[in-house]
Amino acid sequence: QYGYTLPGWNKYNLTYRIMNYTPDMARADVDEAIQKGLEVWSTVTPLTFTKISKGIADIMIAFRTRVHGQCPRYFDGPLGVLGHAFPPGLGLGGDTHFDEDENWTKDGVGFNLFLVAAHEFGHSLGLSHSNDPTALMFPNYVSLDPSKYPLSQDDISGIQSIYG
Ligand SMILES: O=C1CC=C(NS(=O)(=O)c2ccc(-c3ccccc3)cc2)CC1=O
Ligand SMILES: [Ca+2]
Ligand SMILES: [Zn+2]
Repeated sequence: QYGYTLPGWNKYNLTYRIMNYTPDMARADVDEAIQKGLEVWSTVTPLTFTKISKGIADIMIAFRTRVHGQCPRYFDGPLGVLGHAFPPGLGLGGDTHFDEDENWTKDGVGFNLFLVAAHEFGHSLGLSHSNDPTALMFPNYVSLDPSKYPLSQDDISGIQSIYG
């Protein structure tokens, strides 16, 4: 269940922009992992996501390390925290950062970017952590089979309580 759901976006059509790419993966694989990570949520809500390549998007996505830019949260080198995302809102709201010190992959080795992205985008849309161990919003990384549908009923009821 959810402690409390943050207020969601006040619009359904959101934009996203990938600011930089990890050298661990092919660009096309990063684009696909991000797009699929967003699709996980758009399939169960009226939300739509449009990729833009310049200007300010609602969800600005970047690979960063340690202390980075104006971000109030830092990364910790390899392992530990893999990414962070900010709840809906202006400016930093919705933005998602991935720790570049991790080994990002599209398969089971290292950390699966699609799975971590889907989890972080849950935060970008207003979800907090779930204590359901089968939930995508569970606080600990579980290497789910990325081909299997990663959302649990808990995730679906959580997101639909915001964007029903
Ligand atoms: O707000 C926070 C604070 C700490 C986090 N830890 S993490 O980056 O190591 C992380 C943990 C679990 C996941 C995850 C959980 C379930 C399925 C897939 C990924 C993703 C990232 C993740 C996060 O979103
Ligand atoms: Ca880390
Ligand atoms: Zn950050």
